[in-house]
Amino acid sequence: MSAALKRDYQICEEIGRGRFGTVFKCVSRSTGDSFAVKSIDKSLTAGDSLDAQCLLTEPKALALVSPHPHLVQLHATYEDDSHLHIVTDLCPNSDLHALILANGGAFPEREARSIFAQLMTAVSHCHRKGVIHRDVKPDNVLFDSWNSVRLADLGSAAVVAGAEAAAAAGVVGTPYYVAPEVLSGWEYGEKVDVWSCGVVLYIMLAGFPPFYGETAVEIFDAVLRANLRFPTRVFGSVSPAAKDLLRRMLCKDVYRRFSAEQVLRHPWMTGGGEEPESESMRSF
Ligand SMILES: Nc1ncnc2c1ncn2[C@@H]1O[C@H](COP(=O)(O)OP(=O)(O)OP(=O)(O)O)[C@@H](O)[C@H]1O
Repeated sequence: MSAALKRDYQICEEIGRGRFGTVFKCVSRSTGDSFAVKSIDKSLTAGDSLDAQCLLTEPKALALVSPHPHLVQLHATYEDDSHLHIVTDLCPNSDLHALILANGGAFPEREARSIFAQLMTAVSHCHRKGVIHRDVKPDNVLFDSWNSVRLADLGSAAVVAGAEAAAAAGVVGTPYYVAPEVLSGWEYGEKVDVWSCGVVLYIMLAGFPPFYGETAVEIFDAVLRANLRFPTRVFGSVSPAAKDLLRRMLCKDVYRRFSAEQVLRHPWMTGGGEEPESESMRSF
């Protein structure tokens, strides 16, 4: 662990682990405030692989998009011989994936909208700053307080504007959420995040993913077919406005697919879409 990091922060318990990073709670020695520190093993960044490039992009992408109320904010970075340490906001109240599991099914539209609107403002902000997140999924939507979320994990991001810009290409992301054009092998743009957000919204409203398979290959086949269905059993009680928005986000034709800004202006987002009355299902 970096001596400078330990000088500035007291490192506490492990709170999460990903493919490349271990995340610890830490406390600032000067202010007493709590943060999260993600320690990335630099040996995994050796070589030219796409994963290696992404790991080094995370602090740059975070710096470009910070601050924003619905994005995990970068506070400091430290480096030692073996690790890169990224200090960010602490989001101690679990994530959207855990909430979906705890609910065991669909969210009422009003609750889905409240979370989804925060996610979309974060994604729209990233796009304005020239950053494509490329791994939007419920696991990366963290709760920092009751019903307030922050999008985390820019470890797969691409910076597509400014001095450090590079074209976005390569298969990056998580099978259920990945956009069809990511699988095509060509360069792609920021609307890959809109597709992933559409999958997140579908799962919140239905309780299951729109493009399903038993294996990654089967999921990719379903994503490439992009055959969007709204089974009546579940979607019979979902408003036409919500289904219209999903069609515009989960649209295989990138030119017709909405931008993040257009999603934020859709009637379902601005509260004009009809919806059935329902009780809040937040259960933890
Ligand atoms: N700011 C934070 N506050 C609280 N918990 C966090 C924070 N950042 C990450 N975590 C926890 O740590 C876990 C791993 O973090 P993260 O996803 O950033 O690591 P990763 O190595 O990039 O993972 P991945 O395998 O998704 O690429 C998360 O699933 C989450 O539970």
